[in-house]
Amino acid sequence: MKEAGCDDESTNGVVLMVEPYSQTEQIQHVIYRILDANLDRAREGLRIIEEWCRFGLNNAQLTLECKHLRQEIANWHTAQIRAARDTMGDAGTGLSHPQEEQRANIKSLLQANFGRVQEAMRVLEEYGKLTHPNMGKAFKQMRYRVYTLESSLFGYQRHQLLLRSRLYLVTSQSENLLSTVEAALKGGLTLLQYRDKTADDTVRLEQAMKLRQLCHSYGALFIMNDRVDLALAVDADGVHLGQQDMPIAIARQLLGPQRLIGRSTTNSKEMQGAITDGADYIGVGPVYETPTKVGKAATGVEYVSYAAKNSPIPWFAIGGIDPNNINEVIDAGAERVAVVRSLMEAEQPTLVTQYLLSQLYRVKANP
Ligand SMILES: Cc1ncc(COP(=O)(O)OP(=O)(O)O)c(N)n1
Ligand SMILES: Cc1ncsc1CCOP(=O)(O)O
Ligand SMILES: [Mg+2]
Repeated sequence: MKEAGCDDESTNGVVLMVEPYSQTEQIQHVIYRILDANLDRAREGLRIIEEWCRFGLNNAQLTLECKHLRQEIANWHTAQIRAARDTMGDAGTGLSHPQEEQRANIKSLLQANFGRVQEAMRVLEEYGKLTHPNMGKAFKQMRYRVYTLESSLFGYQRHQLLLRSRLYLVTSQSENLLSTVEAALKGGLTLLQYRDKTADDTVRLEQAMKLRQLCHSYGALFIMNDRVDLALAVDADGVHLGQQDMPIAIARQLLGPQRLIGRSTTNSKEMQGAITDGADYIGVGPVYETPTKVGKAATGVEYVSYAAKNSPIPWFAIGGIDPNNINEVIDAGAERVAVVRSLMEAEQPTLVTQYLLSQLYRVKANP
């Protein structure tokens, strides 16, 4: 605030009462303080996200987008706005929410910072409109770029984790569903599909929600069998669709580009269809006959060899695979396998997971 006082130089010693700031000037000052705080907040949040894109994901494109956004924000941070800063007089300094004190994992850290950036940009959009004719529009556009960045980053992370996953556990009904899955996660599992063909939707929703939380707490992917609606409802990482399930094109429209879609295949034609339709991965099998999928003819290891030579996308051999025959499947060219009974019915799922992974890690994954 300007203080009432005298100005000897300009008034030749005549004492003048100087008017305090007008109400308009006071409001302008407050707006500048709001802009200053939120310009800082948006840049800081983006910097935190940028570090993960650069050092965690090694992704030049995402890193560059963060940098461009930061630079654009900096251009709006004029000397006039900075001059309004009054840290000592800011009643909000030092206030923090208990949730800010702890982050469970990288995902929650990133989510919190995306939220922070988006919130700050919304504030800049609204208060900016009062200051500069283009500021509101500029921050609205930037906010949408941040939404796109968020979805690309999480989508990229999902695909990377899919590529790293060698073992895929598909669940069956079990009284010990959660403890069995957790035991497998402890053994190094990074990909889970919740498959229950008969339970009510209320049960499926409840179980899926719990499994998704469990998987994410171990940094693993969670996929829903058959049902796109349930996948969306529980914020799953994707869905697995068979030849009789929803077409991939429709599922893609509903799920967007960043969630994973898997497709079952039993022959070269189905494989080609899945690739053309944009599946992220395919199931290859049943390699052997299995009571888990009664009446479905086995493809034999020949189809595994075919997939090894012809699939440009990640694929999982499935059907009757266990610790005794996994090396036969690996010898036919499999680098990734999916199992139901081998883990769901194991006495020690952690040990079996570790054993299956140890065999799969003997071969190089491609792609
Ligand atoms: C990884 C994987 N591969 C194949 C299947 C089988 O899917 P589908 O043919 O739709 O049969 P159901 O599992 O729905 O009975 C799968 N689930 N996962
Ligand atoms: C769901 C599915 N799709 C092809 S085979 C199969 C079941 C595999 O189960 P298991 O590993 O117990 O043989
Ligand atoms: Mg199905």
